[in-house]
Amino acid sequence: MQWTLVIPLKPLARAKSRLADTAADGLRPGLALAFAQDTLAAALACAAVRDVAVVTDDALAGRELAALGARIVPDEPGGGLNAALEHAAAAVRAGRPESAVAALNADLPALRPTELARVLDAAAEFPRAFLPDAAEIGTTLLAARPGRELQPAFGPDSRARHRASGAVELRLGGVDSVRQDVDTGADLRTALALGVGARTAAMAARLLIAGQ
Ligand SMILES: Nc1nc2c(ncn2[C@@H]2O[C@H](COP(=O)(O)OP(=O)(O)OP(=O)(O)O)[C@@H](O)[C@H]2O)c(=O)[nH]1
Ligand SMILES: C=C(OP(=O)(O)O)C(=O)O
Repeated sequence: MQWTLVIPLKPLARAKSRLADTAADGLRPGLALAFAQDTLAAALACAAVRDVAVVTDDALAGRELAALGARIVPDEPGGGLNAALEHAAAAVRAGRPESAVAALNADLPALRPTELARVLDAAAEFPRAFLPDAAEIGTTLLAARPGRELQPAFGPDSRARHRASGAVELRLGGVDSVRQDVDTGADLRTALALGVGARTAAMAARLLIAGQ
């Protein structure tokens, strides 16, 4: 099965606030963009991915991510993450109603295409499925096969909320790169140890030079 991914990205100036201790205000928007670029580049290189839509109102991120090959969907609802994902999934299915759709976080800078393919292949076995984040509290991917609505419930405790919504929790080994979201400085160090994409590596070097 080939998937259309939907990646949400809030305005860069407000993104990654929990990294304030790790990256100063002047560098944090660039770091958030680098995460999204590396996530997108790996997603587009994945054999199970047909195409990627990024839902964002950030003009710079929209330009940069479109240049890598994403379709940009404006965040018209302006009602937060889940409203943005529902809107983007509807926009995808307005064009191709039989699309398999999966929401993927924008903060997976260590993402590896082969690991993402394993997760999407496993998700294809169920009407709706999700992958818990490395902390086992949140969610990094939520998938809906053709004919099923995404029903996103991202946010605090989204693992429990996705489970309660009837989505099947995927318990796969060897997919650390798909689970390693970066919310804190400790997460960033773990992602760097896994191996991040080129843009995040360059930004991490700038953080070091800046003494952060
Ligand atoms: N389009 C869109 N994306 C959003 C919105 N809120 C959050 N996101 C994205 O959804 C993902 C998870 O969001 P959050 O954890 O709330 O925010 P974050 O920027 O990752 O981190 P914090 O600021 O530290 O909470 C990130 O990829 C965000 O950019 C929204 O209102 N619209
Ligand atoms: C919004 C989520 O991600 P984060 O870890 O970035 O808060 C989530 O896990 O549902």
